Amino acid sequence: MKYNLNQLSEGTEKQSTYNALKRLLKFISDEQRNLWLALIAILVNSGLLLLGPLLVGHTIDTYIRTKQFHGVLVFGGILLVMYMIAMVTGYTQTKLMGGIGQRMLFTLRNAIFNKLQELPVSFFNQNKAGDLISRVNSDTDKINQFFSQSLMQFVSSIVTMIGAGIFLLSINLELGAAALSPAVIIVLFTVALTPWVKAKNAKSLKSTGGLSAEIQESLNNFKVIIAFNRRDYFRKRFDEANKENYKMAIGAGLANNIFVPVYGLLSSAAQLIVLLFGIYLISIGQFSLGLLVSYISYCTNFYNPLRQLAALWTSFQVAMASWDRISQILLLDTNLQQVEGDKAITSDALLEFKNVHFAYDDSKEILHNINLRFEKGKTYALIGPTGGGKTTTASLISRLYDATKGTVLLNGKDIRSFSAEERTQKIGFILQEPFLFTGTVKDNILYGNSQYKDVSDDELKKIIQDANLDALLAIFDEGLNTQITSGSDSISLGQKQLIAFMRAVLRNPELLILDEATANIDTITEQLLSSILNKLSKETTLVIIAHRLNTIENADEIYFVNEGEVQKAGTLNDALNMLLKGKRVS
Ligand SMILES: Nc1ncnc2c1ncn2[C@@H]1O[C@H](COP(=O)(O)OP(=O)(O)OP(=O)(O)O)[C@@H](O)[C@H]1O
Repeated sequence: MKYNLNQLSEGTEKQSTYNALKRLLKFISDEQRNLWLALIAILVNSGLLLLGPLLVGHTIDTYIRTKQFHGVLVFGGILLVMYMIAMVTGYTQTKLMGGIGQRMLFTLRNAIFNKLQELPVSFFNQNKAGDLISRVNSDTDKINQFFSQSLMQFVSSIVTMIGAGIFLLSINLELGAAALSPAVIIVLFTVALTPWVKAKNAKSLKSTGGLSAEIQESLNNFKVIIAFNRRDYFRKRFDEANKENYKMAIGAGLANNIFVPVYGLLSSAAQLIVLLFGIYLISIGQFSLGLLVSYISYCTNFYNPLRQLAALWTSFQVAMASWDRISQILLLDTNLQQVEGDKAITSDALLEFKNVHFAYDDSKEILHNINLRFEKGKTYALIGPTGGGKTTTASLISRLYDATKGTVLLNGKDIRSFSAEERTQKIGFILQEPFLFTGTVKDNILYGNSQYKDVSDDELKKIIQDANLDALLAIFDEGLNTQITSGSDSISLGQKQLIAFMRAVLRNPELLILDEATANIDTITEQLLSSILNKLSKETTLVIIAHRLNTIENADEIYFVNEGEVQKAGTLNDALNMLLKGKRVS
């Protein structure tokens, strides 16, 4: 299945802004009360600000021209009160919309993170962590910036513009139509350029994701970079990614700024039209001076928000381009869903592969028509040359991936019909490169283990003793409380494998896979692990992947995995011969 987000974005049709916005607004569907309050605040605010020029015009024509200063004072007082109320409503709308934006950001980040948790391993194989981090952090923030800072201004600008437009047309239709004509050009210009601006922003965000992926890759591999003195190579790669990002950001910046001067020019043209046409109307006695002053104010009230909208429209385009990138993740199917298994296919083995084929991507099939049976309580070994397909086989046993053809059966039922919880309870997997989280040894060995999640340290020590794991725990200076830092070198690779081993054994799985799980462990500790494994429940099935044949001496059955095919190897000696020949024996 294709999960590469950058390729997916090129292949799929872009969703319309309306549909995208509708889906985005679902994240604030429970904010209706606050949205209504904010809207009321915006309406009151804009209404009050729009009444101002009318009152000023009225004061000029009625009181100033007739020198009735009492009226000037009264209307001055009314205007002051109106502007103070407008200030309060302005603050209220900012506060409400800021809160809505922050809560939306919170929900959105949760939704993406939860989605990431549901996606299959293939998704993470096909996408770079840096790009994903950029989507979760920076793209969500772009949406938040629009919602918390710009949306309120956006709505209030539109409301003010509509109000000012109504005043302009109702005071004098002809003059109003003339004043609004540049706005029609602005709308046409905006509609025509919007797709281009959005595309420029999408490219810029994509290159930011690429830059983030580059940084993440070099940080993750800094030891190799230093050991091979490849700093120049990575500097060059970073330089290229940075240059690309710079180029894209300049492109997006130019596109984003194109609206502002055009809007500015056309709003000045509108002012000029009003002034010339207004003076002409006054000269033929169809208009008053006070009304012209009001008119110019309304014209400003119409075109100033329009100028602001130019900047806000840009912010909106950036937010929508970011939303597209986030939507791509949210719209992905989690292909490891629980399905109804085919009841006709059953098995009496603990785990069985029936005609299983597997490919990581469309280019090459890795496993071809595999048939395997693992019985309860037996030990199996998978051996074979590097790249032969052992880890891939183990990954299918633990359903890190689904077979592309054929069926994997667990307890006689399609493995896909088990819930993730049931499956992980039954199957333990010690990976070649165990991953530990920041925390203590205790946190790490209890990771994902619901059975022991509330046990005290003393109870846990007893459980560890019963599982014969106490000798392993003694290797850590501070026992259960030894601190571990994720991804760091605070403990050795062998020690990491020991923690992963304890983590898996404590779950007491029905089937335990050890993928080169003792490769970095000294011989004495290895013997200790082997004696712990021997003491595991007689019901536990072991699948051991190993390059060192001494680790599989006690296996009941040995499988030779090579070039995506699996074959019984017979005795340890036969297995050795197969390995030496590096190919299958028939
Ligand atoms: N994530 C992946 N995406 C694409 N191809 C992969 C992936 N992982 C492994 N492969 C390919 O699948 C084949 C089998 O790899 P696998 O890791 O299963 O071999 P292995 O027998 O476990 O090797 P080793 O002994 O080195 O661990 C190899 O050709 C490898 O290139």
